[in-house]
Order: sequence, then C-alpha cells, then structure tokens
Amino acid sequence: MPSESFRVQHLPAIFEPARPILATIEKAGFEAYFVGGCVRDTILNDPIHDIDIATSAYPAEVKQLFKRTVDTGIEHGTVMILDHGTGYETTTFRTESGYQDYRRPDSVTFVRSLEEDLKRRDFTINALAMKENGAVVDLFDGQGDLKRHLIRAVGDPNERFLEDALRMMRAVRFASKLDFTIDPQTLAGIKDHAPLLAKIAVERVQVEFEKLLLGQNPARGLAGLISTGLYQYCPGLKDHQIALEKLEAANWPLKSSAGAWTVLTWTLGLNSQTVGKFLKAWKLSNQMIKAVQKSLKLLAAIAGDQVDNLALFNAGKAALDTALEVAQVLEIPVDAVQLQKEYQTLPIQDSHQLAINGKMLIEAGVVKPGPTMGKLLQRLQTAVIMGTVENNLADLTSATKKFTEEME
Ligand SMILES: Nc1ccn([C@@H]2O[C@H](COP(=O)(O)OP(=O)(O)OP(=O)(O)O)[C@@H](O)[C@H]2O)c(=O)n1
Ligand SMILES: [Mg+2]
Repeated sequence: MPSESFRVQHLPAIFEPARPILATIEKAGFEAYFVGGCVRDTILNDPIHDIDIATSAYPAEVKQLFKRTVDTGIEHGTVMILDHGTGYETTTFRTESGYQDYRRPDSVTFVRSLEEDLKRRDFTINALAMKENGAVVDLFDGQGDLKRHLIRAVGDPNERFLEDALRMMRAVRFASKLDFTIDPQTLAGIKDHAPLLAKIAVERVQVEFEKLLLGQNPARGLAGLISTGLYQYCPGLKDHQIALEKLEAANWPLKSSAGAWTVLTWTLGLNSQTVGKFLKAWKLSNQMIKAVQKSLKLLAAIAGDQVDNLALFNAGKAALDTALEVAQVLEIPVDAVQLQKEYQTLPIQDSHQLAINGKMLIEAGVVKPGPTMGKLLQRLQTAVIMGTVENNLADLTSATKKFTEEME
C-alpha cells in the first residue's frame, strides 16, 4: 500500500456520509480512497461539490459489499452505492489504453494498484488520494504544486493530452479557477497538441470554457488559451485573438453563466441579432441563447445611453441583472442603482399586469378578434410602459377608442 505523506485532521462535513463506504471496503480487505477534485479542494480549503471514490475492489466485489447499488458505468468500473442516503460513485482503479480518437480509451483495464490509477490522471493537483481517516497519498508532489500554485501534468504532458485532448482545456480552466500558473512543459504540451481539441465534443469544451470565464482569474486562463493557440480550435474564436486579448484586461471576476457568454460575445462585437449563430456553434441551450440576446440588447442601450422603460421591460429582471454584472466587468459606465430603481417602478413588469386584455376588448365591443387586436394590445402595453396611459380600465378603454380610430 502506498505510504501516506500528509494527514487532513478534520475532514469537511461533506465527506461524513461517505466515510462508512470507504470503511466497509477497507474492512473487506480492499483499498478505497477519495480521489480527484474533492481532495484538491479539501487541501485548498475550497468548497467541494462532488465526491469521487476509487477502489482496488472490482465492480462485482463492490456490489457484494453493499445492499443497494446501481451500475451507472459498470464497463468503466463505476458503481453507485445507495446504502448511505445520497448515492456515491465508486470507480475501480484502472488503466486505459488506446485513445485512438483522443477522447475515449479503446479499453479499460481494472488494476489493483492505486499508483497505476493515479498515473493516468491529468494534473498532479488532481492525482491526490485520501483515505477515510484523512491520510493523503501524493505520488507526484501534488501538494507541492498546490503550494506553488502550479498546474502540472502527471508525467509526460504529451501522453496526458494524447489520452484526452479535453485536458488542455481543463488546464486553462484550472489556471483561471484557482489563479494558478501552468507549468512551462505542460504549456508546451498544449501548444503542440492544440489541434486535437477539434476532436472533442463541443459540449465538453463549452463546460470548460464557461468555467474558465467564471474562474477567479480568467485573465490567466485566457492568456493560456491564446499563447498555446488553443482558442483557434474553439467554435467561432479562430479570428478573434485581439478581442480575446482585450478580454484579458477586463475587471474580473464574474458570477453568472449568462454573464460569461455576454461578456465574451460583447467583446467579440456580436449583438442580439448576430449572437445566435455563434452560441449555437457552442451548443448552448436555447434558453441561454435567449438570455444572452436580451442582455446584449440591454447592454447596447446602456452603452448608448438609451435605456428607457421599454428597454427595461423587454429585458426583464434577469437580463437587467446580467447586463449590470457585465457592464461592471467591462467597465461600461452605468448607474446600476438608478436602473434597478427604474425597473422596480415600471408601471408593469409583465404583460399579465396590463389592466385590460383581449377578452375584455371584445366584450366591450371596441374590437373584433383578429390581427388588429394583437397590434392594439401591443400599443396599449407600450403606452402603459412608457407612462403615456395609466394602467386602469377606464384610461385603457378610452385609449383603445383613440387608437382604433387612428388605425382605421
Ligand atoms: N479529462 C480528465 C478528467 C478527469 N480526470 C481525473 O478525474 C478527476 C475527476 O474529474 P472531474 O470531476 O471532471 O474534475 P475535478 O478535478 O474533480 O474538478 P471539478 O472541481 O470541476 O469537479 C480529476 O480530478 C482527475 O483526477 C482526468 O484525469 N482527466
Ligand atoms: Mg469533480
């Protein structure tokens, strides 16, 4: 069994429910460890979001030790254990070989040795293992690199990136997230293999890029992305080195995902009309695309000092918050408090709040069903939002009469 090099005295509370799983596996004579990000984040004292467990027990052996298990990825050695409330995934130590397509191993071989398993992991800071009792196994000086604030590939960087090209994106993502430097040899490995990123599913690149933009210091991640040429293999970024360099100088950090994509696309010179195609290439959801379109539109109004009630109404609260967040990061001057106040005091914030509707108009006999009615309601709504008509039945009815006469 590998020797321990350090011991975490008090495991964060999030580990508690998972400890009995490791204890059970150990009692049966196997090894079991917390591995990957959760160990890194424990040592960094950062929030932990998911717990990964690795074990020398083969999947069939794991399943014998627990009452309730689910085969979530049995061919890769992953079994979900449900005995202790929330499910915990355990993965058998494994080595992988092949990687003909630079993203999936051709075959997975289960092994009994922790070292073999850790050797195939991406970076030294992610190749730490921790026992149930807090003892840390660190075979590649991951703790030294955590102290030195260094992203360094385990072993030969070229091998690691040939195994999985997404790791190049992960390197720049961690540089941003943790505000760490990328080790020169690791950086050189990225430079040499950057074109392989094109082989990776865009959805996976998107996740890493968004995390980069939401990190502690995106300037670091962007600098890595640019200096290695990796950006050229990201959707729609090939011709945008200068814009990306400009983005490096922004007033980071950011909080929201919509904010991240808005900051990026604004800096690339896209607008609410042109942004759709770009974000589709990144495989973002329609919901996210709509959110970015709205905040870009409002941001354009803010930058042109043309924000009125209608612009605020059309944007809505979420896009307003995003646009204000982005304005701060991009140092676009805006009185955020004032705009929030204007939004709060809009005559209506939602179409449903209009004091008249189509049914009422028909019943009052002022308009017949059809396309005219839609136009009329739109006009009434705009008039209310802009404050030229009061939002009450009497005023809206007389405005309706006036508008219908004009429209005839
Ligand atoms: N391309 C990858 C992805 C993951 N890993 C290994 O699998 C672990 C878990 O992966 P994942 O949860 O994707 O990343 P984390 O490092 O845990 O980071 P996060 O905080 O984003 O979960 C990593 O720590 C690393 O040891 C790897 O070697 N190569
Ligand atoms: Mg993780």
